[in-house]
Amino acid sequence: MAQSKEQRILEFVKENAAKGDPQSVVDHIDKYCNQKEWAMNVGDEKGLILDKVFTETNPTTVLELGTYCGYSAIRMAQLMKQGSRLLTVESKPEHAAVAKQLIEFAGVQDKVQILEGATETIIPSLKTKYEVDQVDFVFIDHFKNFYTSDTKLLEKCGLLKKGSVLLADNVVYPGAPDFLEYVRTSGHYDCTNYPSHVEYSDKLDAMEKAVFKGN
Ligand SMILES: O=c1[nH]cnc2c(O)cc(-c3ccc(F)cc3)cc12
Ligand SMILES: [Mg+2]
Repeated sequence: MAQSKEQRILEFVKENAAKGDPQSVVDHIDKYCNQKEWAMNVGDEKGLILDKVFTETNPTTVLELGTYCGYSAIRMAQLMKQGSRLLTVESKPEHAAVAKQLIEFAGVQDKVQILEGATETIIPSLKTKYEVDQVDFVFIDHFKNFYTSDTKLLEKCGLLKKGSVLLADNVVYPGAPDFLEYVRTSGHYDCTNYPSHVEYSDKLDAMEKAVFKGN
């Protein structure tokens, strides 16, 4: 079986990054994707926006929709306080498998739990199966066509509380126009746009922060 791009990223990190050092893992994924092969990690430029918004929120319970290789999960885990936890949802088993190994290599496996499956199936099970009460921070970075329906599902399942922060990647490119329309006009969110660029590229992109105002 030919090696996948994600397996090549994993191999580069294992051979070059410092084991147990999350920032070294993040830096080496960026190095590989800047120099060798583009991949859809949030990247270093948007990663700094993620870090800033995450730190401002200082969350205890974090949900990520779209793990991919685990780059943003590792970025967030290194900023998380003791006793906090990150649940990250990935629909592709081959991506989850690579993410698991990168998360373990980075040494953040105690804070991060990878949930394999579809978001629309997993979100409704978070309270019962994963003992989640409510989420403080949600990083939305999966399929743009699911941003809005998954946001509405989070509301419906009672997983958001007043002040819960949604941060969505790629709202300009590939684009999530219906999500922007929903969070900006529903009356349930205070929104902030953070212009940036597509990872490892000069294409324009942006992230959108949407703070839930409560029911
Ligand atoms: O599909 C995506 N999921 C999550 N994040 C993405 C992301 O950050 C970038 C892109 C992407 C960007 C440029 C391009 F030419 C083709 C795909 C896709 C996803
Ligand atoms: Mg993205």
